[in-house]
Order: sequence, then structure tokens, then C-alpha cells
Amino acid sequence: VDLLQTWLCRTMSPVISPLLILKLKGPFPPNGQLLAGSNSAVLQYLAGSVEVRERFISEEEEGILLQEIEPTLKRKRYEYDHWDDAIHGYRETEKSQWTERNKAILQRVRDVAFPPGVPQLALVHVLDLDKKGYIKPHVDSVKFCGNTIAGLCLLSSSVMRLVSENDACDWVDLLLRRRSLYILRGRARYEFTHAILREEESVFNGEKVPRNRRISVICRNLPVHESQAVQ
Ligand SMILES: O=C(O)CCC(=O)C(=O)O
Ligand SMILES: [Fe+2]
Ligand SMILES: [Mn+2]
Repeated sequence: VDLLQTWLCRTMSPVISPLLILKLKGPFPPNGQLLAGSNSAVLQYLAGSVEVRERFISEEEEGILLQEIEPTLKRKRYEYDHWDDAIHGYRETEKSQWTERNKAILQRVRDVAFPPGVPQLALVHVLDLDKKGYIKPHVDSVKFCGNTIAGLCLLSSSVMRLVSENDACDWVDLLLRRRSLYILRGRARYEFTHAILREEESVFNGEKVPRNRRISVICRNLPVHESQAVQ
């Protein structure tokens, strides 16, 4: 029985379950659905700890963020060949100073992601993935990052895959459209790895999600021991 389950898991996980294939006949994504998973139990398990908000920023706001980010990024080179890195084809920066307009956008992110008074990292993480870039499955360091990760997605849509660390058969894909905000908390942040799929694998519910250069702007809170230390 174990062998059979393993075999089923291996054949099922990269493709889509029959349940989800049925939905493909409708508009894409079906019912505006942004989450797809290996089974309904895993979708339910993560329901309270994953959020995707489409059109969280306007095109104009995306442009204003890019204007401030681009000069810093352009001075760096994309990194490709560090086999040990979780991220491939990227450059990044951390930023604490923002123009008033962008401060207001980031404050909106913080307001929906974190309850009032939660100690947050002052530095905002800006990650620029090349068209060929991708993020391998990983769990963010519990030493440096608290229970919530909130990321704004600029320039390109992409697919984020969450896979249970207990059972690789349990996975959920998120459709992260350009200008959406995603939030991972609790279970999704601690018990599942997250990854951004490479161009060749960038498929959601059977539909190709074209990948281009993608920039994420990520706000995080502090782990509890850190926030206690600064009080
Ligand atoms: O680009 C993203 O949205 C996720 C980045 C990420 O997983 C990380 O920096 O730990
Ligand atoms: Fe991460
Ligand atoms: Mn390295």
C-alpha cells in the first residue's frame, strides 16, 4: 500500500488532480480562483494562512515603486551559478528609505499583513528575478523572520508552489499575478516550503503563466525572540 501511495503521489504531484481538470472548462482562472492544490484537505488546511490579493497596487503605483527601485538594482549583476543558493538568476537589495508615495504603498501592505503593534523588519527586501530566474523550495529562516511574509509582485505574473514538509504529496499552487500581494502566515510559512517556479514549469491549473523579469517587494515581521530583545 505504501508503494502504491508513493507511486500515486509521484505521478499526481507534477500534474493536476481530476477535480481541478474539470474546472479548466470554465474561464481562467476558474471562478477567479488563485489557489490550486493536490487535494481539498490541503487547501482547507492552508485556507487561513495564505492570502492573495489581486490588483493590490495600480499600474501607476507599480511604476512609482519601480522608479525608486531600478537605479539600485541596475548597479548589480544577476547571480546564476551558486549551486547552493535557494535562488537562481536574481539580484537583490534591502531598503529602509522610501519616498512618501512609496512609504504609503508599503504602509498599506503592512496594515493588511500585520496586526497593529507587531514588530517588523525596517528593511524591505527587494528581489529581482530574471526571466530565467526561479526560487527553489525553502522555508525562510526562523532566526531572522517572524510568522508572516508579505510580498508585492511587480512586472510579471508567476506561480508560487507551497509543499508540505511532512508529506510532499500535499502541495498548493498560488497564481501570483502582476500587481498582486500575497501573504504567507503560520502553517504556510513554517510547515510548507515555498518556491517560485521557473519559466518551463510556470503553469497554473493547466494554463501557461508566462514568466518575465519579476520583482518582489517583501515585508516581514521580526521573530518573537528578536522583537523581545529590542523592547
Ligand atoms: O520573490 C518572492 O516573492 C519570494 C522570495 C522569497 O521566498 C525569499 O526571499 O525568501
Ligand atoms: Fe522565502
Ligand atoms: Mn552561494
